Amino acid sequence: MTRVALIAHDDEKPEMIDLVREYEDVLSKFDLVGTGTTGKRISEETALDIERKQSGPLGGDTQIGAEVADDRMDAIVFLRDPLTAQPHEPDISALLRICDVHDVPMATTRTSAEYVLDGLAADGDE
Ligand SMILES: O=C(CO)COP(=O)(O)O
Repeated sequence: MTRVALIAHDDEKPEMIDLVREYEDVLSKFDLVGTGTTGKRISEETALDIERKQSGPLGGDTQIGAEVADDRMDAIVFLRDPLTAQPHEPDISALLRICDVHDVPMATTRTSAEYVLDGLAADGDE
């Protein structure tokens, strides 16, 4: 099953919820995992099942990166806040890097996320 991680920084959580609602049908066919607070909000505010890792600052990005390194992840939607410094910036950089290493698509904006999710949905229809 296609496994997708959903991660959003605080300023981007409303955008993530909006995106997830728009793509709820597509996402319901995937195995979803999220960082702690993002996952909590998605499970509370949509009908989707989502496995929750630690919150980002407590290691959630790192846990998701470990799945990428294990070739368990098909794509990541990571709506980052480009205007706010994060205490766990090294973990975020490591996640970007390991996605590059394993050629796992990571979308970091709403529009790129829509392209990635549309692409995954089209792959599933083949
Ligand atoms: O900080 C994050 C990603 O770097 C997101 O973590 P939360 O979903 O727990 O807010």
